Amino acid sequence: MKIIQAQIRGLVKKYGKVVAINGLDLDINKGEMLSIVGPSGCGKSTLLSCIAGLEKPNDGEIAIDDELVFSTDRNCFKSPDKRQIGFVFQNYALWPHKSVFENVAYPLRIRKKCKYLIKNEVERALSIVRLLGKERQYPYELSGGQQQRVALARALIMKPKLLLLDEPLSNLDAKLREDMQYEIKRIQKDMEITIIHVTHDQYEAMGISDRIAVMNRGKLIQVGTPKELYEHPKTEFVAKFIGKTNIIHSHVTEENGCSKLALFEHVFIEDRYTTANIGEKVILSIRPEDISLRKEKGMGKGKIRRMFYRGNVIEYTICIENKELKVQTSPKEEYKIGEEVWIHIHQIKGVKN
Ligand SMILES: Nc1ncnc2c1ncn2[C@@H]1O[C@H](COP(=O)(O)OP(=O)(O)OP(=O)(O)O)[C@@H](O)[C@H]1O
Repeated sequence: MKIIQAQIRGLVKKYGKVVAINGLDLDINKGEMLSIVGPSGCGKSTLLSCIAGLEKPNDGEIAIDDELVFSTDRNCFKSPDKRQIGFVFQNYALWPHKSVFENVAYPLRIRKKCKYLIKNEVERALSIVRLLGKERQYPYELSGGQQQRVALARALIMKPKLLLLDEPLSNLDAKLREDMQYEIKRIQKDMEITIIHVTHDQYEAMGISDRIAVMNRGKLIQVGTPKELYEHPKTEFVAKFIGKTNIIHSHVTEENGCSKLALFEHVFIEDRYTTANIGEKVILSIRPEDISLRKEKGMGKGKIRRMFYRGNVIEYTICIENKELKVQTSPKEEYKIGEEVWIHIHQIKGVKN
């Protein structure tokens, strides 16, 4: 059974006339890694700041472990230090003049904990992030990934109920980023900690999240597992935002008593995908990997306009009836720019807006 760790209801945060969060409801499950994605300025960081207590919302309610930390109705606002929340932000903000030990120990020092407890807890936190032995080093002596792990250890030392990560990996190079994604996932599983993770990188979100929340203009558009969002996007926005796709505005027609979807003027496909009636308009999402190319007759004929060789796959842009279609194939099937090819569509998703 899922236990809810945090509950957000009707959250509104305004900065002057800018509505950064616009009536947002979200439940966060205990022990899950929830990633928040969305275009720049959609309110991701503001949402984290409101949960952490760094910003005071204008309306709504936030509860952590059934305890209200913010409520306009009940006039409640708990300061960040009363919320048992750890956070790690993009620019790790380690103290440059303090050693690794002192950086990690800092939250306990300001709470005047005894030195034996501090030593034990710092060792525990450093062992979780696999940095034991680096206690005496200074941030400038560490790699970007190691510095980020020190910041994680510092956030974990207070045994937070919730860990908030705001683009913690965006300063790291691609390889280090991937290593750190594994590390964060491992720590989350080992410690059974609940993490809310803001990222602009949808591939990162797909790789490490239990669920992803897609935001746009201060609102939550869809929440689901990476697979649910990829395979069953509820809106055109989600379909485009999570992975690459072809969005086709289509309608249902009839041929010999059978309902068909008109993909292009001369390309139709049996409608096994929507519940729409004849004549109704539908929006379809077709993933590039769900289209194949062939030389022999298929559903429709197009011409290769662009091609990107990516090693493991080839991405083509096909021009079909003056419209463009993105197709991804195995590198074994190579076509030349300008070549005529037949397309075959294997799978379509209907999108409701
Ligand atoms: N302190 C502030 N003062 C005024 N406006 C702000 C402030 N913080 C955020 N905003 C505005 O609120 C909106 C949401 O900003 P926020 O930083 O939460 O977006 P974001 O999704 O995290 O963006 P990004 O991905 O670019 O970091 C934006 O329009 C932003 O300009």
